[in-house]
Amino acid sequence: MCAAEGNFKRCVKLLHQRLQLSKIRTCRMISSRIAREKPQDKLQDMKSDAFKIFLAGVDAVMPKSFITKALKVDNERLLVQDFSYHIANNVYVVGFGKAVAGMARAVEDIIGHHLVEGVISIPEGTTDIMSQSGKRDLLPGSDSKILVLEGAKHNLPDKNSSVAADCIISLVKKLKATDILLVLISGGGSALFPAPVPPVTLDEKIAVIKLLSTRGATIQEMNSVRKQLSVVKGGGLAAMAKPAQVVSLILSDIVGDPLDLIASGPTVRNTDDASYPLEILKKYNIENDVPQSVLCVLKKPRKVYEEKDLYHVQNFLIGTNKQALEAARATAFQCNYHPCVLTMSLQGEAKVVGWAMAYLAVMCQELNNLKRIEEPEVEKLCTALCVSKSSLIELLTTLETHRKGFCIICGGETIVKVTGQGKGGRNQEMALEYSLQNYYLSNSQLSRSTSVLLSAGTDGIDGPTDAAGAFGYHELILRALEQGLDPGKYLSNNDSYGFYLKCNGGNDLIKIGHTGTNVMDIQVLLIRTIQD
Ligand SMILES: Nc1ncnc2c1ncn2[C@@H]1O[C@H](COP(=O)(O)OP(=O)(O)OP(=O)(O)O)[C@@H](O)[C@H]1O
Ligand SMILES: O=C(O)[C@H](O)CO
Repeated sequence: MCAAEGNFKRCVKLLHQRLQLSKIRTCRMISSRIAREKPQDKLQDMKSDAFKIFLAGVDAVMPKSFITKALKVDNERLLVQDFSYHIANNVYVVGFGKAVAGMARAVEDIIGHHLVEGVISIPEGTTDIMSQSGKRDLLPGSDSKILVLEGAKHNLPDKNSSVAADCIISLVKKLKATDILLVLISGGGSALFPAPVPPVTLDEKIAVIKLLSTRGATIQEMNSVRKQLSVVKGGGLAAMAKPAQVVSLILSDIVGDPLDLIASGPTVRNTDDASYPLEILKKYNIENDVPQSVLCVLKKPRKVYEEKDLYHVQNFLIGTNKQALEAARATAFQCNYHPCVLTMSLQGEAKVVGWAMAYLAVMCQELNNLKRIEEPEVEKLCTALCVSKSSLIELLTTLETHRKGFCIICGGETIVKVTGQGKGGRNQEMALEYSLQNYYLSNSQLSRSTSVLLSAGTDGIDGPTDAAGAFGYHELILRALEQGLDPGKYLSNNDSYGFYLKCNGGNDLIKIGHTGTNVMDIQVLLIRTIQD
């Protein structure tokens, strides 16, 4: 047994003893409090707190603040972090991604007359949504020099995003050595900037992406394949812009912020092994399902750009999920919870994470359950939540019970292996699985209504649905059963959206529309403490 495991066992034992001592007192306090509080009010309070905490996270990562911090104009110098460039009416802008409209607006406000021309590719419907929701400040101005093109419905490349890609390519190809090309990149950029390597057609490329996505490939794996199948990804765009100076401003939506993978790295060198994309197709057993043209291109990898080919490029990471989690944490504290950011690298299957979140909630909620925890379960829990045992111990031992409750915050992006015919997203699936597991695990009356999970995407869209995510909680299952709905059935058909639409009048779906930003997903787990 290693030292960490020994510590963990000691910690569980200590917590257990502490709990046994206070159990009778605590139970008395709980029953008197439960008698005073209406369970529905308590649940509603927790849901609105969770929503407020999530929104604070999203607000903190709106593009304007990142661009304003990263980009300054001082006389004839353009300053980006520690770099400085000569500007004199020589700036061009291109961009692709869910946050790019707001990024472009902030750029044009800062660059002013130095901006000559631009083209951005943004999700279909963005202009209408932003205009109708009073967010015109997230769009280029009415007399803008930036051409705004929309496409990639449901986050898949289409003819419109392909036209946008052609416009971007023709703009960058005409640039001179004295020009500066600002490239605005954010999540969703891969689908909004497609340019398949011939003879692969757009439809063939879409087929590969759909296959990989539904088999549960990670975004890192998908984008490694995309880099080889596109002439603009993996540094291709930057190479086309030569001899102009290329300055990329990147908002990360991938765990660990790998610049070469965000929107498939159009301005970043691809350092993957040439054989890697084929290994990925083999891993998901789809080599025989992908079009022949795709196999041909992957078997004969195209030119890889070396450092010397991209000397004219600087890539700047300007924003990440971390800023969102920090803001969420601060708001949780203001709402009188004891906040803890558990991880910003949450990955893995949405259902497994839903289980782990439920387990964690029950551990915190009914601490006497610690006696039931077996070592293999703890291992599983840590793996599912992407945390070490020591972080988990730290969390359990530092929870301050004098506040209204605990708020455990996570960031990251999970996956779903879609095998059913239903409609849903990874956040809704996680929240529903959470509810079901919480229902199974919390078999005592006391645990009812005392925890709520909110899981949602900062971009406002979860999978091919109009919801950003959903709430998960114990009572949801009771309500479903009352309504004659079988949550397990919906889950096995990957129909979390169908479930949430029907259950509780659709009130547990989080619908906020396109937010205009994108830094992965956020989970807010609220757990009421069991004392006054
Ligand atoms: N019926 C479903 N139930 C659950 N998840 C689904 C379902 N259909 C699709 N998904 C999941 O939705 C995800 C795609 O969602 P989305 O288009 O929002 O991608 P994204 O990763 O957020 O996009 P980006 O990273 O490009 O911004 C995939 O992980 C896919 O497995
Ligand atoms: O566009 C993409 O490739 C994903 O959002 C990851 O950045």
